[in-house]
Parts: sequence; structure tokens; C-alpha cells
Amino acid sequence: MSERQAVRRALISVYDKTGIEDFARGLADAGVEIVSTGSTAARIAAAGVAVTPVEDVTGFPECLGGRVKTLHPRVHAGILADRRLDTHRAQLDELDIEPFDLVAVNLYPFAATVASGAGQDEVVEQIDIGGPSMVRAAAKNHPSVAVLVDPAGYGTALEAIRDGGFTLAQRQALAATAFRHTADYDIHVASWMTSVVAPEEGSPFPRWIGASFERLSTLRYGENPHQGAAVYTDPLAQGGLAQARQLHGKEMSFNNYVDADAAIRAAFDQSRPAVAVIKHANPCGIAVGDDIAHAHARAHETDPVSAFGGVIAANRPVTVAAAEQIAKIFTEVVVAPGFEDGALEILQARKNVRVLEVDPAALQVEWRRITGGLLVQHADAVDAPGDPAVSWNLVAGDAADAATLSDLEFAWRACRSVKSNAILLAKAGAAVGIGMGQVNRVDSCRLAVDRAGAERAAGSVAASDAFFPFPDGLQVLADAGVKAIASPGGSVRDGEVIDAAREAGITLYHTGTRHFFH
Ligand SMILES: NC(=O)c1ncn([C@@H]2O[C@H](COP(=O)(O)O)[C@@H](O)[C@H]2O)c1NC=O
Repeated sequence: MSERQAVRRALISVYDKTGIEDFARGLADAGVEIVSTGSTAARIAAAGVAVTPVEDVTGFPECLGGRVKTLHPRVHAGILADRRLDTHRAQLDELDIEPFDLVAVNLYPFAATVASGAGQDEVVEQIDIGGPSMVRAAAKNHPSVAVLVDPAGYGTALEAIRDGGFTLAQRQALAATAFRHTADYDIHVASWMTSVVAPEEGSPFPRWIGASFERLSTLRYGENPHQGAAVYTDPLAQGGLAQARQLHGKEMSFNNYVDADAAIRAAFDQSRPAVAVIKHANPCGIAVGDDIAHAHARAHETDPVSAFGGVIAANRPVTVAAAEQIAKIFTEVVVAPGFEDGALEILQARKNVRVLEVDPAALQVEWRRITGGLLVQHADAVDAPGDPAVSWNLVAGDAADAATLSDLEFAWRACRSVKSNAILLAKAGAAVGIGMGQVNRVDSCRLAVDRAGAERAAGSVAASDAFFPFPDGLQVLADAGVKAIASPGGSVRDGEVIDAAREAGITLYHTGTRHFFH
């Protein structure tokens, strides 16, 4: 335990004035002299606490509409003097500068001003200059100075001060928090300058990406028990899996997160009430229905064997009826935008299920780490719900009737969440056979047909995430009795594939869009 260092003089300059009066009063009661800026000083004085205006220290008035308040050697030398050094102490004496032991600063609300849609001049004015300078100076000089950047820390700080001051370990921890704070702040400023103020022509992607994530929790292990792992949140994200509220169950595992993300992707692509059951990042069941219970029953039926130990997402609040069904099946995770009265209690009675409430948030841009760098792409959005009969191109067979078309659209949306090569057979709004992750399309066709079984495959529709490079895959589907197919088209052998569809009497639509998912 390192020695505590008494706090005798504090500099306070805060935009967010939450709790400032009580904090100042606590400091004054502990015998700390307070120096403060403009309206912070006014608030402290109004609370009846003695405060020295910073101008009395600098001998220089605040000017340029607040752009210059604390940017003065009398302030910065007072913060930066390393009190362990005789030379620094001697210089302070020579220059008649009093050192600061504590700096409490929080910054102009840059990110919130950008988010408010303010114009450029207004945003620029919210780039805090003096604040980060003091925070960085105090954090650098943590052997002598403690720094606070968040009102939430005032209470703990007062306790430390009353106990005789901060230990070196405490000042180091505060300094690390402070540097993270200014780094975050600069990432926001630099991102805005790069993407909004001075965007580069010719690329829709910025020349630089700054990222800042906060650790949410350290996980028991990663994908496998010998891998360490943690989950991080994006402090600016509104909704999404990492921001979900866990309402019940054991700690989420790494694989739970991966599968829950895949489940959300699958279920929320559908506009009707939908449920997806995920195993190893692939849907083993997905269906739409009149309500969530109906959709769940049908999604489970896609492949009841594989659904054991699955991760379920619903795109509507889980009803009591749905919860009763889910509770009967061993399920790792249930994630939904809400749980109706009574539904949560039913799931909470099951020890092994994790229950998460999520505000769905679609990623606009996806990142994937590669060795030595990062791949970035616009997220793959399935076509806006529209009339496929209008936007798709009928290239073989008769135009599908409304029910068949609706099934094709369901299958097309559902296959976007299946790892490539993806073939998904569907009937009446439910997947009946899914072929995923095969290294050639014909094997995915065989797998989908095999999973469906002869009875369910007959009269089903199919969606293919990418074109058929040869007629062989389509032939497998045709032989199984699939009646209509949606596929992007675009192969050099489209002609052969279309001929095979015609010969088999199959309706074939080209969607024009590919949905690879690796
Ligand atoms: N320019 C400066 O010298 C300066 N010094 C402190 N500030 C900021 O001014 C704010 C506090 O000002 P006031 O006490 O007047 O409300 C703080 O958010 C602080 O980060 C400054 N403002 C911006 O750069």
C-alpha cells in the first residue's frame, strides 16, 4: 500500500455540473482550496463555498468566448510540476506558482452535439481544448496529481481525501481513466473531421477508423476452453446484442454470443412474427407464423434433432404460449425484444436457459479482423420488402401463385442468415430443409433435400444464396420435387441452368442479388 498524498489545492472546471456543489463543499470541509473557471466557479460560490476564480491565478481574463480560460503557464505549471523533483519545486517557488494536487474536469459534449444534428460551427465550438490539456497534464503527472473526469467519482475521491489523500495506485488508476477519456474524445473529433468535415472523394470508407470499446465482461473462455475471451461494448451503440439486458440464466459464453447474434440476424430479417433456432451460427430452424408461439413450433419442426441446445431469437415479444413451448426443449439462449407478462417467469423456472431482452440494432457497417488488419464492408441488407413478382425476373416455368411467391420470399430472406453455400427449402413459411456451409452448391442442395426428407421436400420452394454454377444442384432439387426456386442468377452457365429448370417444369426466379455469408 503506497503512501497517501494529501490534497491541499484543487482545480475544478466542469461542463457537466452534476454534484459539483456537494463535491466542492466536501473539498472545502476537508480544508482544500478550490480554484475554478467561469460558470463552475459561479455554481460553487452560489452554494456558499469559497472559491478562487482562475483569473485571479492567471492574472488574465477568460477571452475569445471561452476558448481561452485555463491555457496559462500558471495553471499548467501548477498541474505539471513533478513534486518529487527538487528542480521543479524550486522553479515553482521562483515563479511564485502554487501546485495543484487535484484536477476535476469534464469536457464539452462534443459527441452529443454531433448527434443533435448541430451545424459545423456549433460542433467545432464544442471541441474542448483547455479541458483535455488539463486532464492530460494531470494524468501525465499522476505521481503528484489526482485527476477526475467523471462526477460519478466525486464520492470516492472525497473519501480518499478525508483519509489523507490518494495513494499512487489510485492516482495511476485515475490517470488511466483520464487518458482513455481524452482518447475517446479525440476519436470522436477525428472521426467527425475525417468523415464529415473533410471526407475524401472516391471512397465511401474513411481513410482512418478510430475505435473505442469498453470491456463488458471477461468470459469464462472463448470458442474453446483453452482460449481466453472477453466481450466489449460500443459506448455509443443504441441497442444490439452487446447492450442486451440479461433477465435470467448463467453468464453468456463466447459461443452463446456468436449464436445469439446469428439468431437475431435471421429472425429480424423477417417482417412477420418469426423465430430462428441457431446451432453453430447457422439456423437449424426458421419460420414465420401467426404469432411467436406458432413461428417457434414450426421453426422447431424444421429440425427437432438439431434444435436441442439451440439458441433462439424471436422478432416479437415472447408470449406465454411460446415460453411454454420453449421451456420444454433444452435451449441455451432465448433472445427477444421483450417478454409478455408471465412468459419470463416460465423461462426463469428453467435453470439452464439464458434469457436476453434486446433492442435490435442493425449494423450499417461490418468489420472483420484479418491478420495484420481489418476488412470493412457495408452490411448485407436483404431487399426491402416489396413485391418479388415485380422485382425478380421469372426465367423459367409459370409465374408462381401468391402463396408460392410468399414462400419464396420467406426462403430468400431466411437463406441470408445461412452460411454459404446456402440452400434453404421452405413450405408455408417454414424452413423444411437447410443445406449450409458446404464447399460446393450441389452438396448444399443434397444436404437440404436430405434434411427435409422426401415428403417435405416434395412441393417445397428453395432459395439459393448465390447462382447455380452448373445445373447439377438445381437437378438435385428438381428430383426431390421442389416446385419453385429463387436464385440470384449471373452464372456463365445460366442458360444451362434455366434449361434444366424448364425441362423439370420448375419455376425459377432470378433475384439479381447475391447473399453470400461467410
Ligand atoms: N479553453 C480553455 O482554456 C478551457 N479551460 C477549460 N475549459 C472547459 O470549460 C468547461 C468549464 O467552463 P465553465 O466553468 O465556464 O462552465 C470545462 O468543460 C472545461 O473542459 C476550456 N474550454 C475549452 O477549451
